[in-house]
Amino acid sequence: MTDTATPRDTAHGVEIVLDDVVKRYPGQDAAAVDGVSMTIPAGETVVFVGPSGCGKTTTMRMINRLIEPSSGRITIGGRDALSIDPDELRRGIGYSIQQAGLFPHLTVAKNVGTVPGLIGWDRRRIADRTDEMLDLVGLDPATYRDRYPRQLSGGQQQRVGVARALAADPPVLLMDEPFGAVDPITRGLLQDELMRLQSELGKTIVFVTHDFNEAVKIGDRIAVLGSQSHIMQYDTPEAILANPANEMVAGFVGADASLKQLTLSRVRDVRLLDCPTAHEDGSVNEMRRALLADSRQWGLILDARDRPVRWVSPAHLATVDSLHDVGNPVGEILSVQSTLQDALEALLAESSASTVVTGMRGEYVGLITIDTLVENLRQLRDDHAADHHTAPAPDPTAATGTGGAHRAPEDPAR
Ligand SMILES: Nc1ncnc2c1ncn2[C@@H]1O[C@H](COP(=O)(O)OP(=O)(O)OP(=O)(O)O)[C@@H](O)[C@H]1O
Repeated sequence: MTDTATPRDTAHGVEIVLDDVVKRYPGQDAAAVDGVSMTIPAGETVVFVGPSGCGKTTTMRMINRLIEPSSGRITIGGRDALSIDPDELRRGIGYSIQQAGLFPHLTVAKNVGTVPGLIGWDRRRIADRTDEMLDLVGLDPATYRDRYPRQLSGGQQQRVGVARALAADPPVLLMDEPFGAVDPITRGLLQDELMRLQSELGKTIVFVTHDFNEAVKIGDRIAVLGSQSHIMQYDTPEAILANPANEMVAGFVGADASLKQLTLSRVRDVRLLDCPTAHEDGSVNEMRRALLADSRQWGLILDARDRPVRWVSPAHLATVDSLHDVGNPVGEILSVQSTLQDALEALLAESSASTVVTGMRGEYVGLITIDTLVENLRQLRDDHAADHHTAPAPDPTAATGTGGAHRAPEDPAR
């Protein structure tokens, strides 16, 4: 790595191999981990899920030797982890845990700069890297670098935890329930952030969670672990949802497997609807005409930066001569990055048939409707039915993510 390491000039992930790894805690009859063997491909996010006490954390911590294996072999990027000095090993592996595990008496900057400091970077380089990492996880360095952890929200602490884990640009990141202690909305945002980061950084990430939805959302592969870390199934989320290997995995997947498939698709993958739009200083008459010509008769007022601010109908425009301050405020907004599961929750929360979607800068890009979600689920089901019946190659014109027939949304501003 160079002095000018940036997120785009980064150490890529390396393969991790566990070969018949066993952990026996002193005084315990049964092994906590009983001979786990698996290959974690370079640059992928692999999620361990399984019931409490099944050995997820023990398995993960043996990779950076916070827990020493009793027997077996672990290689990281082809190097035998057991032959590397444990301190050196740990400095090369990012580690992020629930409630962030920040040092309470150190500032955010000092927390993020811990490992670079330990490996001897000079002050200037550490300061630059700290700011770069804070920026990367969505925290303004000038605002946050001198704060203490207690002066941050839970979600902000988790972001600092991720920034700290990434600071020395390790090829491997271990994350033990990193978002377990934050509210569901913040958790969803942090998951989105992690996925965005990972698409830029391409690290090898091992992630432990209790939450199967989280595993489906962020995992390239999921290892469903049973007692003593026995691997029940190790496959892509799509394959596990479509075809659980046994009763236990089916129990984890749950009866709502097809709804969980909504977590696999993103709003950007489906066809969005459009509606009439006008800027606040636009013409009332033109907007009225556009609404009357549109089957839904609802449109959006955008601000100067194209961000949606209010819904309007012809009734709103009957007696006004300006588009400023007219209409109903836009409620839930989805981003193109949101999953279809997020979309379903937003649609249900709004009790409306369509929700506004914005792009990376918050600009209006379209509407998503309940029908889009129903169509997506139908398509996934058809695809999996085809997979199971050794059917001929699927019709390329029937690709998922094309939306489908849409009925006009009902009152979207309700
Ligand atoms: N230091 C220890 N000494 C003795 N037994 C331990 C120790 N740490 C964990 N165990 C036991 O090993 C087993 C696996 O624990 P581990 O924490 O790895 O499970 P887990 O799947 O991560 O659990 P959870 O989801 O509840 O965090 C459990 O039965 C636990 O009681």
